[in-house]
Amino acid sequence: MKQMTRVAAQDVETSTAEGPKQSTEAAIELGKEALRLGKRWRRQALPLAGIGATHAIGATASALSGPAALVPVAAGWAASAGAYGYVHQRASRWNRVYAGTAAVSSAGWQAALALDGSAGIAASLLWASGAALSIPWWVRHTEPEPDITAEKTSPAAHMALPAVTSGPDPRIERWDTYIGATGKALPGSNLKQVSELPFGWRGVVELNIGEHWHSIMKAQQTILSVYDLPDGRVFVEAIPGASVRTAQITVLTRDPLQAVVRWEKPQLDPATGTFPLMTTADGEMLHYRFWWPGGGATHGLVSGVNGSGKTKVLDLILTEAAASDRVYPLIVDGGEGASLPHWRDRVKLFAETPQDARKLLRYALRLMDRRRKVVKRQGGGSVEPSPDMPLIAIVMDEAHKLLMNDEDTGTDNGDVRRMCEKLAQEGRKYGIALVLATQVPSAKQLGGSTVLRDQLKGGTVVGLRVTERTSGNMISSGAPMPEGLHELPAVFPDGKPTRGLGYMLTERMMRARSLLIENPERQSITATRLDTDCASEAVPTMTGDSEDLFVDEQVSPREAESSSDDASEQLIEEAIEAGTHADPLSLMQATGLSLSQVRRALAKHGK
Ligand SMILES: Nc1ncnc2c1ncn2[C@@H]1O[C@H](COP(=O)(O)OP(=O)(O)OP(=O)(O)O)[C@@H](O)[C@H]1O
Repeated sequence: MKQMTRVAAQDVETSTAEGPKQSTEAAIELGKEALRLGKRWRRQALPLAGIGATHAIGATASALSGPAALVPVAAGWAASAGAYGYVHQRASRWNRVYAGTAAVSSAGWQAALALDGSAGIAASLLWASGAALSIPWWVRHTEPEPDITAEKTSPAAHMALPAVTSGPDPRIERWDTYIGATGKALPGSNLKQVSELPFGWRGVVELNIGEHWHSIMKAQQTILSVYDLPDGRVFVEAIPGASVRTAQITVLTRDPLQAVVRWEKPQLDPATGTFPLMTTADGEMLHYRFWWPGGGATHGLVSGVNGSGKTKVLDLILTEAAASDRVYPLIVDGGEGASLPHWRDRVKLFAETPQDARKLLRYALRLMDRRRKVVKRQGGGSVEPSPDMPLIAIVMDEAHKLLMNDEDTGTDNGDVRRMCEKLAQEGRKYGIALVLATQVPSAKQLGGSTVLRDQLKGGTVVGLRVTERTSGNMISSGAPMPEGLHELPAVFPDGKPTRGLGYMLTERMMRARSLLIENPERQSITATRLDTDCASEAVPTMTGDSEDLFVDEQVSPREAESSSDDASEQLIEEAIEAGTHADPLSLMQATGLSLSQVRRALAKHGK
C-alpha cells in the first residue's frame, strides 16, 4: 500500500514537473509556427501592413489638433515617398507602378482620415478600398502552400536539411511549376543549390538523362519571363568537369554593369602577363593577356561599333603597356591619327597613314628576324618578356581600314594582311604581339584572313556592341552565346549609354563591361628599351605622308598603280640594301608585298 502511495506521489511529481515543460514546448512550437507563417505569408501580408499603417497615421493625426496634426501626416507622406523610392531603385516595372499607386493612395487616405477622423465611415472605406487595391498584388504573388508534412513529422530530417526550415525556396518552386513541369520548357529539370549574390542569385540546374545544358540556354527567354526579369539578366554556363546535364545559372535581379567601373592604376602582373580589363555582371574581373609565362606572346582583338568604347579599351591596354618595363608599344592608327592622337608623342613609333603603317609593320618584321637569331642562340623556346627583352606590342586601331581591300578605290591591302599574318603566326615565339581593333569581330573585317582570325582567337578577344547580326562572329567558343552582340542594348534602363558593355571570349560567357580610363594621357610612362639586337635595327621615319601606297580619290587608277609601283620599288631597294636575297620569295617575306608587286618592282629595279 505504502509502495502504491509512493508511486502515485512520484506520478504527481512527474506530471507537475512536466506540466510547465510541456506548456513551454507548446509555446516554442507555437512561436515557431507563427514565425514560419509570418515568413511564409510576409509578402501577402504587406498590403495589410500598409493599410494598418495608413489607418494609424490618420488616427494619430485626427486625435491631435492644430499644427501638431500635420506632423504624423508629414511623416507618413515622407514614409510613402521613401517606400516608393526604395522600390523604384530595386524592383521590376510592375512592382514600381504598383508601389507608386499604393504610395499615392496611402498618402491620400492619411490626409482624409486626419480631416475626417478615424472612427467614421472614412476608416471603413479605407479598409475596403485598400483590400480592393491589394487584390492584384495577391493575385500576382500567389504561391502554392509548401508541403511541410515531412518537416513536421520528421524532426531529424528537418535538422539534416536546414534549408527546409524556412519553407521551400520560392525560386525553386517557380522553376518546378513553370519550367520543370511536364509540358514546360525543360520538363524534368531541377533547380538546386540556390545561393544569394549581391545582385541576384545563382543555382545549379540538372536536366534529365539524355539532355545537354545547351537546352537551358535555349530556354533563357522562358526563364526571364518566369522570374519577371528584363533581357540580359540570365546567364547559363557549363560547370567545368561536371556532367553536360548540369549547368550553373546566374540570375541578376539588378544590373551592376550600369555603374561605371573606373580603372585606377596599372596592374600588369609580370608573373602572369595579364591585367584586369573587364568586370562581369557577377563581379568577376576578366583579364587581358599579353603573354603566357613560358609560352610566348598572345595577340588580341577588340571589336565594336563607333561609340561602343573600343578605343577606350585600347587606351587601357596601351596605358598598361606604357607603364610596364616589359612592354614596348608601337601604334598604327587606322583612323589617320584621329583615333589615338594622345598617344602620338608617347610611343616610339606612331603610324597614322597607310604608308607609315607599312613601314612600321616591315620594321616589326625585321625586329622579328633579329629575335629569331636570339631564340636560336638561347637554344629554342620563346622570348620571355623582361626589362631586357620587352614584349613588342603592335596596337592597330581601325585595323579593318588597313586589312580590307578598298573596292571603291581599288586598293589592294594584301601586303598589309600578309605582314600581319606573318607577325601573328610567328610573333608568339619572339615576343611580338598584335592587338587589333575592328568594328565587327569577323574574318571579313580582317580582310578575309582566316589565318589572322585563327591566331587572334587564340588570344584575348573582346566583343563590344555591334549594330547588325554578323556571320563568322569570333566571340564564340562553340557553346551558344547568351545573346548576340547585336542584341546588346545601346542604353541601360536608366537611359545611360552602354559603352564598354560586351563579352570577352573566356570560359565565363557572361555580359561584362570594360574598366574606364578617363585620362590616359596623364598616366606615367616607363622608359622601356629594346634588347640590343633589336635596338641596332634602323628605326623608320614616320613622315605622316599619306600619298604613295595608299590610293586617294583624286588619283586615277593608272596613276595610283604607278605610284604604288614606285613605293614597291623603294621597298625592294631598302630590303636588298638591308641584305635580303634578291629572289621574289625572300623579298615577299621581307617587304610584305605580293608576288606581282615584287615582280613589277624587280623589273623596274633591274631596268
Ligand atoms: N567602359 C566604359 N564605361 C563608361 N563609359 C565608357 C566606357 N568606354 C567608353 N566610354 C565612353 O564612351 C565614349 C566613346 O568611347 P570610345 O571613343 O572608346 O568609343 P569607340 O568605340 O572607339 O568609338 P569611335 O570608333 O567613334 O572612336 C568615351 O569617351 C567614354 O566617355
